[in-house]
Amino acid sequence: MPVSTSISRIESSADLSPEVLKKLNEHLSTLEPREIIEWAIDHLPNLFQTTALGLTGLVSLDIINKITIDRDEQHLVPLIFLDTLYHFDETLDLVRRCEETYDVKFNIFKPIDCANAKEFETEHGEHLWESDESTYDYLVKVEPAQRAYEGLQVKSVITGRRRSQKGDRGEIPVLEVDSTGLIKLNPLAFWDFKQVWTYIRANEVPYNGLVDQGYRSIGDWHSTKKPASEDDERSGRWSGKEKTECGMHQDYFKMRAAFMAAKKKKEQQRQAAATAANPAPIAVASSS
Ligand SMILES: Nc1ncnc2c1ncn2[C@@H]1O[C@H](COP(=O)(O)OS(=O)(=O)O)[C@@H](OP(=O)(O)O)[C@H]1O
Repeated sequence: MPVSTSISRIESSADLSPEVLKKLNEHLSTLEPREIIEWAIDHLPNLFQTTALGLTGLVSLDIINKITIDRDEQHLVPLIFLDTLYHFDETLDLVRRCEETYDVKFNIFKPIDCANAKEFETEHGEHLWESDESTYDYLVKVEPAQRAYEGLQVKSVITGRRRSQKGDRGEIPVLEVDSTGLIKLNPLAFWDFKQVWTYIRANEVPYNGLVDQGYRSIGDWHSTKKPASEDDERSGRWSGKEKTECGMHQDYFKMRAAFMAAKKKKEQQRQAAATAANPAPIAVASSS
């Protein structure tokens, strides 16, 4: 019997023991993205889609829209977009176009207490992505994502990661559970770029105008270039650096611990500098 029929509904990641997860992945990896997403809609708890409207996420969004229409429902999977405050204008324009095309409203989360880049820079300094990239990642992606998941009570999330994007993603399964217990579904895990692009064109899916200029994977404007080669679509992200991930798909607790340690160190340096600039007066013993 396929595992899909032996599991009625998953209540939380506690239902997904390593054995169950393994069997489910064996089954899910034989399915097409639409079948995987339909399975997820029917089986996973509190399912959302988190997307930067990369080409992969757009395929999932379009598939969800088609399932929604076929089932005569309201858009079946609510959306999360993390506005880092450093997106290209074309990306923000795509958010608006997708809202119109699919009659949906994104749940948008920004870095805490910052409405725009100016406020972010007043609070955290200029060019933080250069001076302290992991603090930057934590502030613009990791913390807002966690705030979104907690605030919206997200238990499962669809992501746009694929194996053919290489790096840490070379072996990602369709279904996984992260260190916080969040269930992650990667419905296009087994598709390559050509399959994604063919779907986008064939289904007239709206996409980021920068793709027509040669961009492939699109993140913040300050760290996104066109890829160096056609067969490494994410090579334009943080090019020249070792980094290949923004942190939101890495271990949350480790990211938070590193952020807290960096914050403490900065505070100690600030205090030491203040003391050096303003030494305490030396007490002089009185002779009377
Ligand atoms: N800003 C933002 N908001 C919401 N969700 C986001 C965001 N950035 C990344 N993601 C999620 O991660 C998927 C992979 O994104 P990328 O390949 O761009 O890499 S990275 O996460 O930025 O390192 C990405 O896939 P897509 O849906 O194709 O965009 C999302 O599932």
